[in-house]
Amino acid sequence: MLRSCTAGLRSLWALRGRREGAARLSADLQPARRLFSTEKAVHKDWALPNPSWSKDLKLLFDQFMKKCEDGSWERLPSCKHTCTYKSEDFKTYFLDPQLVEGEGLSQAQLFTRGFEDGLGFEYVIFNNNDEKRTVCLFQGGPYLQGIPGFLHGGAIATMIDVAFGSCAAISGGAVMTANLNINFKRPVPLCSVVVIHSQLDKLEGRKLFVSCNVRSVDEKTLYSEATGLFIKLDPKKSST
Ligand SMILES: CCCCCCCCCCCC(=O)SCCNC(=O)CCNC(=O)[C@H](O)C(C)(C)COP(=O)(O)OP(=O)(O)OC[C@H]1O[C@@H](n2cnc3c(N)ncnc32)[C@H](O)[C@@H]1OP(=O)(O)O
Repeated sequence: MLRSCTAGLRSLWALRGRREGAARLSADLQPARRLFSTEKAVHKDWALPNPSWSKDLKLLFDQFMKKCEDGSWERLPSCKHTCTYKSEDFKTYFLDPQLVEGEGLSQAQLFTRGFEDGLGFEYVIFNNNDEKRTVCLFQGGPYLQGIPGFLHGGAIATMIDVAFGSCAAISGGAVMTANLNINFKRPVPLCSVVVIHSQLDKLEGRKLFVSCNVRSVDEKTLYSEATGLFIKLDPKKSST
């Protein structure tokens, strides 16, 4: 597996130059635009296949895109740089956009999208609004190694947080993670694909309780289980 990772790396570096090519603007941003849309110019959508995606990831992606056809599922687009969220709640809570764009923070980008294609987090999230659940297809690249040959636990936690965040945001709008509990049951092989099934279990005032499991593509291996608490931001409060 490590050998195939190295070979993959070589081809990934070869692909680097192509990366900033024409933006893969999706024709199917769908209703998720409500939460994730941008007011600024054009943001590339990273939740789409690129040449680093394995056969497993592409296959699963295609299966879920099929499920999107009847509208029961939607693919959530994902941008790398600051999205201008439509929710007014974000504006009261987060830093002044002028500060964010100022010196030092001008390079800010979403943690999970800060790697070259295939080296870090490759993922796409699908949402089923009626069932209040999401499915995240995740391929963890070679820069996410912990124990040799396996994904770092922090990388798994990060991906779970993102999957949870999306699941909670669909119902809660502007949310933040208050609590994450993860049971790591089996190590995840580096460069493999896992499926994170998240669901909203309970909504209690501003509190959104979510849970997930992380499984292999064939569903035979349960890698992790987690629960999370997300809090819908109070527009009357600020973060400082
Ligand atoms: C579209 C985007 C897509 C996004 C797609 C990408 C997703 C990226 C996901 C990354 C997400 C992050 O990294 S977020 C970054 C990591 N998280 C943080 O930095 C959060 C830091 N914490 C905070 O800022 C704050 O504590 C908040 C916002 C979480 C909550 O503060 P608050 O708004 O003042 O709320 P507060 O009154 O304290 O609490 C409200 C209720 O929740 C309960 N509560 C609060 N915290 C906890 C807790 N840890 N455990 C149990 N219960 C808690 C309180 O008891 C209360 O219950 P009751 O009295 O009402 O019963």
